[in-house]
Amino acid sequence: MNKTLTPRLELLNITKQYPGCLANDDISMRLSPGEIHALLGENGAGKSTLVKSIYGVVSPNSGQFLWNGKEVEIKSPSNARELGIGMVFQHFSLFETLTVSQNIELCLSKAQLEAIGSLAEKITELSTAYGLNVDPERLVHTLSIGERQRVEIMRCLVQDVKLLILDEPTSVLTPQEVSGLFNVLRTLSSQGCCILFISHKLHEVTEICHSATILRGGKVIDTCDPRVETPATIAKMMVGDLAEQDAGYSKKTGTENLLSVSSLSQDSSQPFGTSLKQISFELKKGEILGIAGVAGNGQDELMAAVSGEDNRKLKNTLWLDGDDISTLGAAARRERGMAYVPEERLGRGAVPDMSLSENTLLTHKEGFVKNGWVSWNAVKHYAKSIIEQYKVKCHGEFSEAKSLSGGNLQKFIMGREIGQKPKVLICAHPTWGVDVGAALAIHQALLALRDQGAAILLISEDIDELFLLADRMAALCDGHLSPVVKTEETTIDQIGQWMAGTFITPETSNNHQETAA
Ligand SMILES: Nc1ncnc2c1ncn2[C@@H]1O[C@H](COP(=O)(O)OP(=O)(O)OP(=O)(O)O)[C@@H](O)[C@H]1O
Repeated sequence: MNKTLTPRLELLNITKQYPGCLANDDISMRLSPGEIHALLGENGAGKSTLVKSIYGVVSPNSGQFLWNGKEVEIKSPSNARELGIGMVFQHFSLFETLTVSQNIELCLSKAQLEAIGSLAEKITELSTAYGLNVDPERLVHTLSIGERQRVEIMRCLVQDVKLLILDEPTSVLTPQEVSGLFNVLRTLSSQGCCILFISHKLHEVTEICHSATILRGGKVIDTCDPRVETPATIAKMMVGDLAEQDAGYSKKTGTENLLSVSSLSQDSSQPFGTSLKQISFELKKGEILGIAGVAGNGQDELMAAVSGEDNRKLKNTLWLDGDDISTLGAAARRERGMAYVPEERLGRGAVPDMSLSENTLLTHKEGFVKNGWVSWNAVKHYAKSIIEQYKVKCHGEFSEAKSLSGGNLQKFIMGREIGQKPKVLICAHPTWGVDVGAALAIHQALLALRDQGAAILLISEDIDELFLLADRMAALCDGHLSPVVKTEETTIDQIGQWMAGTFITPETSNNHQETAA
């Protein structure tokens, strides 16, 4: 990285105003060739808006972009790609039924394809050069999440990327995959590619980034060299002093069984989903049971089966407080004291076009509906209290869910479900995309709920968070559940290996029949 070179991209006074929200306020920034630059800030600080402007998805109201010193207009993603800007989003946009090569071909122009010649050969060549291990002939639905991410990176590489933007790239990867990704990024950087990296995981920023820009309230409030900072000093720049630090919470031993799952086997209802295979575990009162795993290994199916959202009836499979709930629907299970936070916040955790108050009523009737009448004042009061307690950045309880930044909506949904004081809370990825300050608040709320006697099933891809919060742990791989062990008696390495399926034997992999009613 050479800071004296003409910047690869220079942002001058970029401003983006949404109705009622100044998301980017006069932002200026320089990105040099070979630099790995972190874009940091609390939820709603304006990071996604800024990178979407750079990639031509959002058009700023004012400001300039200089590409290699020359002013350019970036009107669309194809415009951005022509310049050499590539972006890997959190949610991949690959067609499952096509091969890797076909997916990559779709985003190339005729001229680019002609220049490349054999695309499959080019992919194999780049795969070897960067250690990506991407096979051009594989169908995408057979790939793990980590492999799909590498296909997205490959899609940028074949277009000769000069600036690669990654939005929270590590939240879906195993620890081993994270180190593989970092090796690829280091190689790209050594060849002069500039990388812009959004992350809330500050230890990763100090490990891999050369520079960082910190946003707050849409403005640049600080810059730093992460190599000479610590995660704690960067957190302080982002959100001010954290009164308490997230460190070593005490582990608890649960008491009686609240939720029992016995030999749960079910085919996925999705074409490329994962079938559940003989899953059994006990979730106890006063404990957090963590389930690790890379996304796509049966987490969605497990959550849907336990919550009742998957309405195919089961038989003798699920017990809540000693009662068989296998044939009950989702609403009946909620009435018995279960609450859920699904991974997908927009669409399943919240209805995008509804206000936060209306979204509250969707999952929470107790105290709000009397004799068939909704007490809207009570609903609004509850939604407002969640907004205040979790510092949800929005205009108020009337804001539509879709107008909130990802992390702010996550805080609202977590608050809404924890506030119901459930007997059993099942939550997927509770702090996904949430900033350090809000993650601390959510962790403490989960621990307080556990200490009041709730049983919490925590499904997450964030292994550090699982080690921090879970009292017992297991891993899910290809629909199989590993043994459940006390967190204090296992290691990140062992759980990482279970996430890759080392506990699956030929007998367990063949021995499963559906437990349908
Ligand atoms: N389409 C929209 N309409 C209105 N306001 C919006 C829209 N998109 C984003 N905002 C607002 O702009 C601000 C910045 O949002 P942005 O998504 O850029 O934040 P962020 O830093 O990426 O947050 P997070 O870490 O939670 O993803 C937020 O206050 C958000 O509510």
